[in-house]
Amino acid sequence: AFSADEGQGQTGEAIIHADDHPGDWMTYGRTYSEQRYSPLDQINRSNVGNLKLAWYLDLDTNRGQEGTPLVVDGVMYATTNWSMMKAIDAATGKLLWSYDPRVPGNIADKGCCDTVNRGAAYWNGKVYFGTFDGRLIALDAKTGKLVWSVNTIPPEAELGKQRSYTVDGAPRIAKGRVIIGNGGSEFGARGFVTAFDAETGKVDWRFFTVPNPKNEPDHAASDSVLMNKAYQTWSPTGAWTRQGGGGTVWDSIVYDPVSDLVYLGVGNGSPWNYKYRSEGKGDNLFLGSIVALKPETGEYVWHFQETPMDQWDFTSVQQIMTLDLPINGETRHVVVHAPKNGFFYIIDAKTGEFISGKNYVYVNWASGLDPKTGRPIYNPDALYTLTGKDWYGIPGDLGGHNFAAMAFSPKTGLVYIPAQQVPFLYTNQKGGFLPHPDSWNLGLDMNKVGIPDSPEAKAAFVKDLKGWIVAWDPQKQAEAWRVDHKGPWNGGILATGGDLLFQGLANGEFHAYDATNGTDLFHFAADSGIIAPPVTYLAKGKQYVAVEVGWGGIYPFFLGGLARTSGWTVNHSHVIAFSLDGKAGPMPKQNDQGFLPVKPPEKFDASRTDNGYFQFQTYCAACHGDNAEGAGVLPDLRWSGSIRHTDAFYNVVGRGALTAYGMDRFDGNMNPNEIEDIRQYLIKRANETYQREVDARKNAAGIPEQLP
Ligand SMILES: O=C(O)c1cc(C(=O)O)c2c(n1)C(=O)C(=O)c1cc(C(=O)O)[nH]c1-2
Ligand SMILES: [Ca+2]
Repeated sequence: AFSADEGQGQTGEAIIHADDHPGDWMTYGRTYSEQRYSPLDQINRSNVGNLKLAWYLDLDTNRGQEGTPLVVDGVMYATTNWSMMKAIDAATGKLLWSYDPRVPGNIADKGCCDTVNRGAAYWNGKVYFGTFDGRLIALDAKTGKLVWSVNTIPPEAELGKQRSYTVDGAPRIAKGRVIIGNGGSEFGARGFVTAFDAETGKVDWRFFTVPNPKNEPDHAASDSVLMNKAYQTWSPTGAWTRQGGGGTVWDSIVYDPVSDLVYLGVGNGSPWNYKYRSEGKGDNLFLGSIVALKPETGEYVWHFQETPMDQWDFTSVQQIMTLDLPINGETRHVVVHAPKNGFFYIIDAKTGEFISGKNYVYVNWASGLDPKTGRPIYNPDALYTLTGKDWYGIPGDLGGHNFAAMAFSPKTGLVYIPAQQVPFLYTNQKGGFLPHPDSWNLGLDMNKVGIPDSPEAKAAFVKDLKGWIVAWDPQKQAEAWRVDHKGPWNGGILATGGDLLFQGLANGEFHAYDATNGTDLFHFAADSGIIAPPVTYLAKGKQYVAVEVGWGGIYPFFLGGLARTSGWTVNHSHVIAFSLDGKAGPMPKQNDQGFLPVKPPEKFDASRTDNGYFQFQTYCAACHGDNAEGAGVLPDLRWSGSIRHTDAFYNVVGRGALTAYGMDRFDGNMNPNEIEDIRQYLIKRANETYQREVDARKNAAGIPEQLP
């Protein structure tokens, strides 16, 4: 018999009764409902203006930090980039122990979006977290000693030929089962989640989110629903049968003890191009869906597909929240969801019945949802893989809301969504689908995924970049008010019993707002862009608010120079914590200028730069930035010493001289000539942009706030 069959277990009961010990933050969204609301109110609207830095802890990685720290009995468990875990005295910031699973550096380019980690799970004296190279690790919470470690990617499974799997989401635990998914749909992956026994690490069940390409059993919990229901929604010979189809569950997995179901947020199609993926046929279940399973067996219960025929990277992995909501005079237990596609959904938590949906951001791909079924009413032009024409989509691939967590306050009845607008130009790959190993394989024209380096094109795009908080009234399905930010890609939100919202911003400021009207009540300069969600807890009876600081994730990586419009910051990663009587501030001054322009070699071979651009956009841009313009996290290659000599450049790009730092070798993907083409392109870009980058820094701070 399975060891966890005794109901919820002691930790499960403690999470269910989280409000009996509000000083803890025991699971990712604090409660199983993932409302990210804490009843703590020592810090409130009248005193938050006096909030002060209580402590800070510098991290040993300077890349994007997306983690939600847990706090159990005064100990904070924070996961960081490169899948490292820190146990911290939550009152003082003193490091108690740390654990580095030594993720190999060459794994960084197997994932789309920075080697981030979103957090840990706690159960019965152990802490659990995933690693970017696909492991799930259990540590003793007291000592940090390894209890067990498993590879979550089954070598024998039918997973598509790219098999690009990375784990960066936080595990969740339901009834003694640790459930974890993975990412990889931009490369070629077949999504699945696995439930492991929390005590032993033994596999209990596995659920695949898209069919087996031959419609054969995987000997998994998903077999019957995939073979009987999902397979029929795919073309039998589309590119999905070779690439995996996608549907990775890279962020939200939620256990709801009220309905006793586990909800999976399922991701986008692989390849993105629906015409190539499924020959333009079928809805492609369970892409872009919420799928509900039984926690004990992984057995399918219901699904609701938010984006049939996905071709926009419209993942439905975004945070799943449950609420008790008055609807037409009766209180219903519902799932609320603000996925990338821009609609706010209310779904019955027990049955999956669609109740209502309304766009929470501007959308141009659909005119609305069918009021009965919730199916999008498509703008025919948005179906670019069927029309064969380019499509300027809003939301774009980064969504109206991405991984940054939303929050709900039962006191105001509002859901606070970190919303954004980042358009994307979708252009079909010419001549059919052509995948490359270890590269993004979208079925799109990689020469067109960026923004042309012309003042007009940039100005038009930047005008459309927006970031804000939407205070959403779920009963009215309408916006109540908003707080505008400088640009997209801000942190997650925490709501508290002190009628406060806390949020860190892309420009490096940490803010407190009035939860009733959005008035800005407090801000603190935290040194680097913040993309993580804050938490609050008690230590020795005193309330703290803490957040991980560290600019990164896909937005600055890929948008590169254009991401500066959210506010220029360089990555200096820390965990920071505030209290009303904190004495640790201000923080020591750091270099906030980043990689400075260096006069490039004057000559380059113009006959090679077009191919250099194509190779760069295919293999390099997702980390080093569109048009080779950096955003303050990874090296800005225009100013890199290694572009000055063919051999030096080949040493890094071809032979992996910097593998330990996360720069994989690419001699398996490109021949030396193609790598040299990239170098020629970089020298061209350095020459084109050197003077304007120097000019952009002619200000008191010496930082490039203006566009490159
Ligand atoms: O399809 C996938 O498998 C997948 C994985 C991930 C990931 O693992 O982080 C992201 C995405 N997609 C994605 O579409 C996306 O916008 C995204 C942003 C981020 C991030 O951490 O900044 N990850 C991911
Ligand atoms: Ca994706």
